[in-house]
Amino acid sequence: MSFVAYEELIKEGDTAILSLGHGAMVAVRVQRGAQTQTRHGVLRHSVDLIGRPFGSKVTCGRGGWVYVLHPTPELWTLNLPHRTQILYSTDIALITMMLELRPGSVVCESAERVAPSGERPGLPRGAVAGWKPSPSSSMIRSSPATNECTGSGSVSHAIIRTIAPTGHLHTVEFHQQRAEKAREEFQEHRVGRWVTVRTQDVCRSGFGVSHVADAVFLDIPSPWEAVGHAWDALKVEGGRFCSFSPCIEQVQRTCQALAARGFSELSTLEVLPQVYNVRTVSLPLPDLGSGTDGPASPDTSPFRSGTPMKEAVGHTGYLTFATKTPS
Ligand SMILES: C[S@@+](CC[C@H](N)C(=O)[O-])C[C@H]1O[C@@H](n2cnc3c(N)ncnc32)[C@H](O)[C@@H]1O
Repeated sequence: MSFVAYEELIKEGDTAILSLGHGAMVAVRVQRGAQTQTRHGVLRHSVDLIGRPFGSKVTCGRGGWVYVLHPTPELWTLNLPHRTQILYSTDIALITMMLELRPGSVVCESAERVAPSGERPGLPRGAVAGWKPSPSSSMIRSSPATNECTGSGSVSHAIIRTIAPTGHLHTVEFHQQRAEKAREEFQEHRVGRWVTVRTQDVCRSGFGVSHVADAVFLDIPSPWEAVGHAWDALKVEGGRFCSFSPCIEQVQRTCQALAARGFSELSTLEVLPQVYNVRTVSLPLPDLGSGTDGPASPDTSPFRSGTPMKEAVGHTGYLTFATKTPS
């Protein structure tokens, strides 16, 4: 199993996503001899997971069943054990597109984030209306041997999947412990060869590379302080820049720094998706006054309709994009 390539059979050491029913999922690390307690009963990794194809429907101890899914960056984003300040797929999709990422791209990112164990989850950023954080993490208890996957790297996994097999991600995280956990997690997910994690302050020391990047992505509190380093990391022939900030004051300072450094095509976007429920509804037919004396038409007619969900997603953050053009 790798986050960038599909493999058919589940092996020891793989990360698997257990789908427990509507909206309930959990990530587990597959280990011989380990067990995972689910609301449907116990799942024995040696018997129920190892050697079976991803996608299998597996019966648990109490007779209920789960689907065992191959991990993807999107599923990982939804199943991080400690959900904290991470980006979700809606914003990540726009970032990937607007940065023009593709296989072979070289990307600099700050920062990969791995939540320290015990950290309380924060407000999800970029979570789509209609999607609720999986309640499964509180319902599932893995035996110590299963070693629940910790950390996040929500954006990093999506970037790596997009730029593989010939691209590279340089990610900077100034917190020593988090950077170490990020390295471990990338190895566990078998994407380590596409990413270099550096432990340094991006605002002081930059990304540790010069003139190699096609794109730079920042998700830090003071992105304006890293704009000069982003310019230096981007290729001489140019590239794309993106910064995520929750507050408009951060955006203003970043835009000023971008313009001062010579970036062009500045634009700031916010994604506010509207989710629709598709259901059958009955509405009274309008009386168009046909003027005939024939039988009256029925006053309702059921049809399929999309109705917006009552709760729409709120503000997550602003995505500021810019271009470095060759001088
Ligand atoms: C909001 S999180 C990034 C989340 C990540 N984009 C994701 O979706 O998983 C911000 C991270 O940036 C790190 N950080 C903040 N300022 C930094 C700096 N100047 N240099 C390096 N890392 C920094 C913090 O330690 C934190 O882990």
